[in-house]
Amino acid sequence: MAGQREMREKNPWHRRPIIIIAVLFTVVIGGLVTMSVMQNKPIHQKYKYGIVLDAGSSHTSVYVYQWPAEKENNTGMVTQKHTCNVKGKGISSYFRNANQAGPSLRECMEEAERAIPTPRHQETPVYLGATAGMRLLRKENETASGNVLLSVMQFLQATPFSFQGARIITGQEEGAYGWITVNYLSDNFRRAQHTMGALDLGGASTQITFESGDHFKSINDFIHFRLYGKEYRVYTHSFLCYGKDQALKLFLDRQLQAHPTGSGKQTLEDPCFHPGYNKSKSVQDIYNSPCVSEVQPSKAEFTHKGTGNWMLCQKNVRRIFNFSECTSSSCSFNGVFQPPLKGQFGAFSAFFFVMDFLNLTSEPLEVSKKKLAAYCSMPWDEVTKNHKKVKEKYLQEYCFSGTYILTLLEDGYNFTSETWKDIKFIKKIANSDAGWTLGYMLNLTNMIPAEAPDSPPIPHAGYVTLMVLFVFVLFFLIVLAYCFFRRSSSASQKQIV
Ligand SMILES: Nc1nc2c(ncn2[C@@H]2O[C@H](COP(=O)(O)OP(=O)(O)OP(=O)(O)O)[C@@H](O)[C@H]2O)c(=O)[nH]1
Ligand SMILES: [Ca+2]
Repeated sequence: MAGQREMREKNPWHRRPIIIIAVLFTVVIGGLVTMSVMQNKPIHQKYKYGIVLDAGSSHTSVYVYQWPAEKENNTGMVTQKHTCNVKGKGISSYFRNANQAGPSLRECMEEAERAIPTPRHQETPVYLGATAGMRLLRKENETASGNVLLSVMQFLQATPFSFQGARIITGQEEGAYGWITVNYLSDNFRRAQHTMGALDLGGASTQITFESGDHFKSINDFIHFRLYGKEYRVYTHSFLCYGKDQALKLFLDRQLQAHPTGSGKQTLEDPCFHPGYNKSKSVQDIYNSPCVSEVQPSKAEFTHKGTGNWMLCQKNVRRIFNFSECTSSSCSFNGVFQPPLKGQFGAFSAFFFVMDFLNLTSEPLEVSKKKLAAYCSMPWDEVTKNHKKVKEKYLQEYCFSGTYILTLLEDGYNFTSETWKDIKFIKKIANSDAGWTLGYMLNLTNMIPAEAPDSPPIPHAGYVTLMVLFVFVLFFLIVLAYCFFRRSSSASQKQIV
């Protein structure tokens, strides 16, 4: 009996404190392991990729996106990995030789192949969306637009990627996906109280899209979304022919019609072009679009002469809009219903290119008008001297384009001097271009869930705090156990002595 008790006293596992420490130790280790497993479910840092081709009216751009494979449904995870601008004009310009539309994409698609690791090629989806240039071509010549689409389809099918389709998207889709893009990139769906509106100015059409709380009766221009567990009621309208290039055609047409030619060559004195600007232009280049009137001047050419008078320029630009007709409670222009503007807006594509060139991205409306008036009156040779590196195609039009943008935003969409500050002229958000392509891909790959995805069991900060706490407790237990072992072993040594 005495021997047994002696054994128990010598063996520390028979002591209560040691048993408690051992149990606590096991619990803490178990806790640490469980939490780490739950928090960091198997993450193979494998990336997935997606390609979207934006076949715009003026040119085509290829966007390569990437995201961590395990975090598909987390907002803000998709980033723009690579972009490539296809050389030449938009795919609709191939209407006469449709079979060359597809091959025109070759260089950019080869760049995409290099940007994406080869083992991922096969699973990478490719989408092509065509916008207003193809909408106009379809209006004018459906066979030609069909042939162009067929050519790009055949070409993309032959790439190593997983081709998912090429189609002409609607103006509503273009507006809605642009809105999704800017709000996804700004992380507004999950973090912000309000979303941001989207203003897109292309070459052939322009879109305005914003969340409107008001409940209007069955109006076509409203779309419903349920994203991350929240309902959104979004107003969107696309104006075909009101992109920057088509608007210039409308503008030149109005002016040519207003001053019909006599017997000689027609000279158009244009207040939206710089004084000293003087070019002979083809009438056909204006009247080759279904946007302009069918009656065209009899002459093949006209002399385009700038006068640089901003007040007159704005007066003439206003003429391409119809502000008087409105059968709804409120309108933008051409009788199109628009609810009152609400919130902040991101204005991208040509809104940005033009306002950035003119240094007007952060000026109040009245200052912008003054600066633009001064810019328009600058002689053409001075403009070209000051901007030797800027393409002449763009340079000659900035006075018109700036005036068109101010008129569209103020008189068209009803922005005022007060609400002007709500417009943010942007090109990129979080290193990705603002535009409809990202929203289009997120939608087609189901990457924006209707309901909020499960978040980790503990928020990250809580997880880190708990881990630190566990480590402290563990350390304390080890020290405690060490002290206890030492005490009990010295006690038993004393007994032996
Ligand atoms: N100043 C300037 N203009 C540009 C630049 N890139 C494109 N543009 C012009 O800006 C306008 C709009 O360009 P995009 O947004 O690419 O238009 P798009 O997508 O081809 O046309 P849509 O089909 O109507 O959307 C067009 O008139 C282009 O020629 C640029 O870098 N600088
Ligand atoms: Ca566009």
